[in-house]
Formats: sequence, C-alpha cells, structure tokens
Amino acid sequence: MKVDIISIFPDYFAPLGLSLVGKARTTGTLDLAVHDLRTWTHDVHRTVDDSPYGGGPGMVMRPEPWGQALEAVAGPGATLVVPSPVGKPFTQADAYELAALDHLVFACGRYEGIDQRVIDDAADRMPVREVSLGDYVLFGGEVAVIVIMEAITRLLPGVLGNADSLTEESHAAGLLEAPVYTKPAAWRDREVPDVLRSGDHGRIARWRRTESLLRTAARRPDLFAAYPPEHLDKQDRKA
Ligand SMILES: CC(C)N1CCN(Cc2ccc(Cn3ccc4ccc(-c5n[nH]c(N)c5C#N)cc43)cc2)CC1
Repeated sequence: MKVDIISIFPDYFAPLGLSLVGKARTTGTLDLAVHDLRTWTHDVHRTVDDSPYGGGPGMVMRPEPWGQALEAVAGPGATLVVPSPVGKPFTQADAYELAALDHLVFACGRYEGIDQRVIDDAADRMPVREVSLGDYVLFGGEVAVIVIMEAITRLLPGVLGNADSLTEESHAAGLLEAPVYTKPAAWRDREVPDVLRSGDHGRIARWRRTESLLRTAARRPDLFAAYPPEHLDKQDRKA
C-alpha cells in the first residue's frame, strides 16, 4: 500500500517510523511518504493560511498550496482522506475499506480548516473521504492520521504476527472484546479467572463470549442494540 501524507508539521509523523508501522515500512508492505505543504508555497514567508471570508475566528488554509500539492502527490488511483471535525465518524469498517485501497493521500488541515474549494476540486478527480475520530476538537488532522494509519496498517497482510487476532475480531464483530490476562496467575491478591487456566477451550470460549456480551451491554448499549439477535444463542440469552 502506498500512502502520502501532506502536512505543515511533517515531524508529527515520526511515530509512524516506530514499532509495527515502522516494520511494515521496512519490509515494503507500506510505502509511506510525508510531505511538507510549504513545499508548494512560493512567497518569502511560505504562507499557508489567510483570514476567513465572511469573518469568524482564526485562519483558513489557502487553496493554492493544497491544489499544487495534491496535483503533485495524488495521481490516478489515489483516494484522498481528509480528517475533519465535521467528517464521517471513522470506524473499523472504514479501516478495512481503506486498507484494501492501493494509494491513500492524507490532507492534514490546521487552523479552522482547509478552504472548501480544495476538497471540491479534488472530488472532481478522485474519491474523497472526510473523516472524524470523534466528537471532540483537535488542533489539526495529524493526530487523526496517526490513529487511522495504525488502524489500517494492522489490517495489511503479514503485519500482525498472529493472524488469529484479526480472525477473533472478525468473528466477534460488533461486540467489545472480553478482558485479557497474562502471567503471573496472582498479582496483588488478584487471581486470573480459573476458567482461563482450565485448558478447556469450550469453557474458555463461552466465558469470553459472555464477558464480551456483558461488557458491550454495559459500556456500548448502542453496539449491543445493533447486534443481530439471531447471532445470540441460548447460552448468550442466559448471560
Ligand atoms: C461544533 C463543532 C463540530 N465545530 C467543530 C469545528 N470547530 C472549528 C474548528 C476547530 C478546530 C479545528 C482544528 N482542525 C483543523 C484541521 C482539523 C482536522 C481534524 C480535526 C479534528 N478535530 N476533532 C476530530 N475528531 C478531528 C478529526 N479527524 C481538527 C482540525 C478546525 C475547526 C467549530 C465547532
């Protein structure tokens, strides 16, 4: 997968050189490049923002640098992803969809956002997805891109050592995972649930399923309500 990130803070993406995302880049699974938007400014001050038409707080990112940057970076087959406070909530389903694409270009806005004409102009040439991480306001799109890139990269072939992890997620799609434990068996007078040490894989699967349903019902009633009733068996209904 090819990914290009455009930002006025390219150093923000140093974390994408670490751990499993960094390894995906080293192995060639992920071809990631970060570009400084100011590359496409031509004034002595390398200006990327200006005051908003119609008044209002803050500044808006100028269209000219963005237009040139996207022409240079987003070739045929690219999909533009624009983090935004007013974007569509980003979900695991979006991560799967984006992970299946060949070329992503991320536009990281700052200030009060990017001039709308940049998005509209790009949409004439390529698919554009405006996404939001959640209902809170960040300083810009960079942190969102780091989060989205982690969510996507772990879905790429060969990145997760234990493919089962993805399998587990796919089976229990729509529910929160059960609690996890590791050694020692006792820690600060807290014991690992006996069932997890029983070696009885049927019991363990049942325990995890029940914990997953209870946790989802308690913390995410929205997910629980949307979970297809036909996916609940008799044991589930006793939980
Ligand atoms: C009511 C309400 C929905 N409104 C909201 C937006 N407020 C104005 C305003 C304020 C700050 C910024 C900073 N900023 C610049 C580019 C940019 C990209 C993403 C995000 C971002 N914030 N939160 C997320 N989940 C994001 C994502 N993904 C923030 C960004 C941009 C815009 C006004 C209030």
